[in-house]
This record gives sequence, C-alpha cells and structure tokens, in this order.
Amino acid sequence: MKQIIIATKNAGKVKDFQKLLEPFHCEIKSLLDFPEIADVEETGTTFEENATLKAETICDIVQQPVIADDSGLEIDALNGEPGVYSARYAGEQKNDADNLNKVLHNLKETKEIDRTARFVCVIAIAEPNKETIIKRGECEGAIVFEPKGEHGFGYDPIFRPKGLDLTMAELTLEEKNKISHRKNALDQLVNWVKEL
Ligand SMILES: O=P(O)(O)OP(=O)(O)OP(=O)(O)OC[C@H]1O[C@@H](n2cnc3c(O)ncnc32)[C@H](O)[C@@H]1O
Ligand SMILES: [Mg+2]
Repeated sequence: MKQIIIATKNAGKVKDFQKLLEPFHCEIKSLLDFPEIADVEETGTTFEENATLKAETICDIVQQPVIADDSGLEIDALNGEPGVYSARYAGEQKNDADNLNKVLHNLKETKEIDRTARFVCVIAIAEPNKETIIKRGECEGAIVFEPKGEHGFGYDPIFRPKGLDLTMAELTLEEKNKISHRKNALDQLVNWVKEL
C-alpha cells in the first residue's frame, strides 16, 4: 500500500485528510507519527508560500511524497484577518478557544450582514525530484455570535457555511468533508493523488 505523509501536527487536519483520502486506499501518516521532526517555521506571507515550505521541507527529510496544508480564516470586516496568521491569532500558544474568542471580540460591534468570511486551504504536494503542485480551495460563510457544535477543530464552532443554519462544528466529519475548503482544494488534486 502506498504511503502519504501529511506534513502537519494538527490532529484535526489529520482527521479531515484521513477521511478525505479514504477512497484512494493509501496509508496516511502525519508528523504526529514522527515526533523527532521539528516544526517547519512558517515564514511565508501567503498560504501558498507556507504550504510549499512545509511540503518541500518535509519531503527533503523523508524522501517520499508529502502533502502539506496551510489554511485559515479570512474575515471581510477585519480586512482578511486572521488569514495566514490564523493559528497564532491570539498568541504563540496556538490555542483554538483563545483564537475564536479573539475573533468574536473583534466582531462584537459587527452586524450579521457584515460578518462574511471564508475558510481558505492551500494544499501543496511535494515529491522527490518533481515540481511541487499547489491548489487552493475556499468555503464561503459567515461568523456567528456564539460558538456552537462539538465536531471539527479550530474556528469550526464560529463559522457558518453559506446556505446552512449550522456551524461547521455542528456538522459531522462526513458533512464537513462535502463542502470544506480542504475538500475543494483536494478535489483539484485527485489525479495527482491517484498517481502518487
Ligand atoms: O501548520 P500545521 O502543522 O499544519 O498546523 P497548524 O494548526 O499550525 O495549521 P496552519 O498553520 O495551516 O493554521 C491553520 C489555522 O486555521 C485553522 N483552520 C484550518 N482549517 C480549519 C478547519 O477546517 N476548521 C477550522 N479551523 C481551521 C486552524 O485551527 C489554525 O488555527
Ligand atoms: Mg502551522
């Protein structure tokens, strides 16, 4: 069975990818299986730069196909913040609850109609001696006023996908994976994943 390494230490992303990649019958590993590999410093200013950096750095180390994901939440009323800085929005500790509470605080004067936002996911696939492939997926929606739901991770409890009356965290993993930014990015990479 072919093995793909997801260059992330985020357990929520690993779960998303495990489910999304199930149809391809490959063995999924992540950096949680390689605790000796240090975090890649995300020095880029775009999702594309950071996804490429993570994929290529880890591919250099493991010498096998690597998928990296750089993602985040863009909020229109905050000029696109937290954006590429989503993981550390409320500080270096990278705490999901702190991050979403900071968003709610910064939007407390913002009316429902102005709370539009989108999740962005850029996936980079790096393979030894091949050019890295990069694709972007998005999921449009809005920021609610109170966190709701127990599923998912990160900002899921405060993000309501467009057309739904539920937050992303109130959806099951299967339901999230039909509409998510990560699904929309991976859909463009199906051919590459099949050939890995
Ligand atoms: O860099 P890696 O190791 O992959 O893990 P990370 O958690 O640092 O990941 P990013 O740098 O890509 O930052 C992504 C941020 O956006 C959030 N995020 C990404 N995808 C999400 C999703 O599907 N649902 C909710 N929040 C998400 C996530 O919680 C982080 O705060
Ligand atoms: Mg990160």
